[in-house]
Amino acid sequence: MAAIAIETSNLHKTYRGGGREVHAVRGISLSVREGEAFGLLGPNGAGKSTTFGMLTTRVQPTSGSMRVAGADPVADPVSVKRRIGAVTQHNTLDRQLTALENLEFRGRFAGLSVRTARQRGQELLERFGLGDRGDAMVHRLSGGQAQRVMIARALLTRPAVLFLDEPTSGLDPQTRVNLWEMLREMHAEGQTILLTTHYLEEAEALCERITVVDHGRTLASGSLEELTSLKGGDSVVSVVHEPGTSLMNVLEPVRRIPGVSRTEADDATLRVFTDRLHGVVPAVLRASLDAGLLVLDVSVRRPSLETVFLALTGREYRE
Ligand SMILES: Nc1ncnc2c1ncn2[C@@H]1O[C@H](COP(=O)(O)OP(=O)(O)OP(=O)(O)O)[C@@H](O)[C@H]1O
Repeated sequence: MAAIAIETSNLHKTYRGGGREVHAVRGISLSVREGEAFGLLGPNGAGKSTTFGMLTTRVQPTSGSMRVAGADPVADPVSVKRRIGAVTQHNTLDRQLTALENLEFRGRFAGLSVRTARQRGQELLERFGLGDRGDAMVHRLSGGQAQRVMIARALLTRPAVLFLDEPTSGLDPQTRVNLWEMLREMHAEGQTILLTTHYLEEAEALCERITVVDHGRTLASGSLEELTSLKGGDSVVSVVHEPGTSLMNVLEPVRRIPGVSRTEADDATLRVFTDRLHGVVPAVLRASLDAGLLVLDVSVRRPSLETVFLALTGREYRE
C-alpha cells in the first residue's frame, strides 16, 4: 500500500467580513496516496480553491486537520511549502523577467546554486516544449505557454506533491489536451498530483481517484469505476417535453416499467434512471405519448461522472 501524501479530516473554512459569513468549506475529508493523480471536482463556488488554499498554506482553516507531504500546513507551513509545488489559477509569473529567469529565481530562492537552477530550468522548458522560449518575456507567452512555465516553475524543486488549481481553465481545447498529455506523462513517472477542476471530462481523463464536492462538502470519493458503480451506475434517460407540461400523469406509469429504478421531474423534463436501457427508452416514450404529452427531445447518458453528480445532487452538472 502506497504511503499517504495528503490527508484531511473534516476541514472547514468560514470567511468572515463585512458582517457576513461565507461557509466555503464545510467538512471536506480526503486522502491522496503517493504517486496518485487525484482530482477535486465540483462546480464553480463548490469550495475547491479554498481547499486548495488550505492545503498549500495560503488559507488558514477554521477547523479540521491536514497533513501534506508529511507536515501540517498550519503548524509547519515552511516545511509544507518546501515540499510542494503549487500552480494557482492566475498567472503569477514575474512579468519583468523572461521565462527562464522566472524558473531560475524560484530555484535560487529555494537554495539551489545558479548553475543548478538554470540547468534544471532549461531542462524543464525543453521537456514542456518551450526550449526555444526561455528568453521570451512573460507577456510574449500565450496562455498555454505561460501555464506550462508555471508548472515547470512548480516542478523545479522536485516537489513531493504538485498542486494545480483549475490547470486548464480558460485554455482552448487543443492546448487543454496538450496539457493533459503532459500531466499524464508526469504522473506516469510517479509524480503525485492533486488538481482541482470543474471539468468532468478533465477529472475523467486525468484522475485515478476523485472527490466530488458541492457547497463545501464531500459528496463522494473513489475511482471513476467505484463512483459510477456506487452512485451513478444507472444510465439516465431524459425526456424533454413542451415547456409548462405537467408530468403528473406520466410518472406513475414510467415507474412501473421494468428496469426503471428512479424517476425525477424537473420542470418539463422527465429523468429516468435505469441499469438496462434495452426496452426502457421506447417504453418511456410510449408512456409520454399515451399521456398525450408532446416530446421535444430524448437523450441518454451512460454512467459517468455526470450521472454520478446527478444521482448525488438531483441537479444537472453545470461547468
Ligand atoms: N476570500 C474570500 N472571502 C469571502 N468569500 C470567499 C473568499 N474566497 C472564496 N469565497 C467564497 O467561498 C465560496 C467557495 O469559493 P471557492 O473559490 O473556494 O470555490 P471554487 O469551487 O474554487 O470555485 P471557483 O472555481 O469559482 O473558484 C464561494 O461562495 C466564494 O464566493
